[in-house]
Amino acid sequence: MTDRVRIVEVGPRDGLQNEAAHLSPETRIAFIERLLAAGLETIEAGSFVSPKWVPQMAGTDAVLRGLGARPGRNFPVLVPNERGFDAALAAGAGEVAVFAAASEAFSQRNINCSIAESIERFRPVADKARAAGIRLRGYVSCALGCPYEGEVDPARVVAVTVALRELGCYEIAVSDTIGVGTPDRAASLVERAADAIGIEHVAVHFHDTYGQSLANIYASLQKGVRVVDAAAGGLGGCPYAAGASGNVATEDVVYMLNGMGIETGVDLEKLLDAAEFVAAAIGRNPVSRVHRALRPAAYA
Ligand SMILES: CC(C)(COP(=O)([O-])OP(=O)([O-])OC[C@H]1O[C@@H](n2cnc3c(N)ncnc32)[C@H](O)[C@@H]1OP(=O)([O-])[O-])[C@@H](O)C(=O)NCCC(=O)NCCSC(=O)C[C@@](C)(O)CC(=O)[O-]
Repeated sequence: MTDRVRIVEVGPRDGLQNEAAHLSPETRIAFIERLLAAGLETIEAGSFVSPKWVPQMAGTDAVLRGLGARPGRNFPVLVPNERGFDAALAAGAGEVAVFAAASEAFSQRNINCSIAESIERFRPVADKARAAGIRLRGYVSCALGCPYEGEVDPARVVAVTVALRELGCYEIAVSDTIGVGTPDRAASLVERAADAIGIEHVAVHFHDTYGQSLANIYASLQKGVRVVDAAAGGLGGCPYAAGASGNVATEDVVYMLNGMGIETGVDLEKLLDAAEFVAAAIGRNPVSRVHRALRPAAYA
């Protein structure tokens, strides 16, 4: 194994989009500042989607404007269509992410169109991003299972991954939206995605619904993955996937990688501070074994 993993912190977007508490742009900025202080370089700052669909992400323009440009730091934002891209560009985004599903039913519930239609919607986004020099990332959700369709054919996941790569995504996060995956399946999927687009373009994105995330990440690392999505404090879930729990907690990932001698550039103590800050803002403790172990007083 090489000795460095890039963590993509998705707490301010994937995490907060599914919390009952709606945090103000100011609080979201304060959370992101703490994540920056912990050393995280890539922090997904929000999304430009319909506020009727996901009200938690309203004000992402204010978040981006409040953060401004920071050398060496990336604040990607999710965009579902051209309108979202235009708003992201106007707010100063330097990177956007498009998101397609590997399951038709999930695509309909999540973005109200078929998988093929979503790829067509992303085409002008990709064209505009290229013209504006904006980096484009991609997600394939339901990669290891769908809340509506159950099992998802890996060939379908690979096909969507390839379509996103062909659109110009520099990296595609193979995403277990409902956290049903187990290590052998995760590793096999990563291998198939890597065969299709190259391992350097594959990231992994696990939700911890069944407690499998760390094992899945470990298995993916063994297949050569070096980009891992995670959310401080194990925030979130997915509004269109009932029962989906939060992303794997960033502090749990950092602890595991530290123990493996793999560099992340993240200061664990400062990361715990960030997780505590956002957990207090939403009114609960972080969902993280490492937080519980290292800061037991919070649970006394
Ligand atoms: C895609 C749409 C907009 C289609 O929604 P629609 O209803 O089919 O489209 P529409 O064009 O008829 O627009 C509906 C309303 O949204 C407005 N609208 C249209 N576009 C935008 C925009 N960009 N920003 C702000 N507003 C927008 C539009 O103006 C209109 O407003 P109204 O006339 O009703 O007042 C809607 O379905 C939507 O916003 N969906 C977002 C859902 C979402 O964010 N889901 C969570 C993402 S998480 C995920 O996918 C998984 C991932 C990535 O995390 C990986 C994993 O964990 O597995």
